[in-house]
Amino acid sequence: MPRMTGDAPAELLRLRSSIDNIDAALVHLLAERFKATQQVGELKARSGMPPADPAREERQIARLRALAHDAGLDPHFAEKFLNFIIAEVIRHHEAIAGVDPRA
Ligand SMILES: O=C(O)C(=O)C[C@]1(C(=O)O)C=C[C@@H](O)C=C1
Repeated sequence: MPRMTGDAPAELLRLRSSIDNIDAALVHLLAERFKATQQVGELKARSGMPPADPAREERQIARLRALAHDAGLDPHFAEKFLNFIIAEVIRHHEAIAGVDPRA
């Protein structure tokens, strides 16, 4: 195991504190996003619209990949992350619309 030298523990604590703040922000941002998508799911169910909109997803992925590239984040990771979130949103939309996932 590598030895902790000098002020490494303090540096590690400082970095972890920053990571904890970022993780908290991510949770709050995701909660707000899911509040918005909940309303989209209700609107879609009321209007008889399908839960998924692949054309909209394509535009979101292209946009996020470009943003990720410019921000120095791996675009492939950004795409996987968005797809992961959207899959959960679609599951919620289907539940609101009363779609049987086994059907
Ligand atoms: O914008 C919509 O139509 C949504 O239902 C939201 C959302 C998303 O989470 O961004 C989810 C499912 C759709 O396939 C596309 C986008």
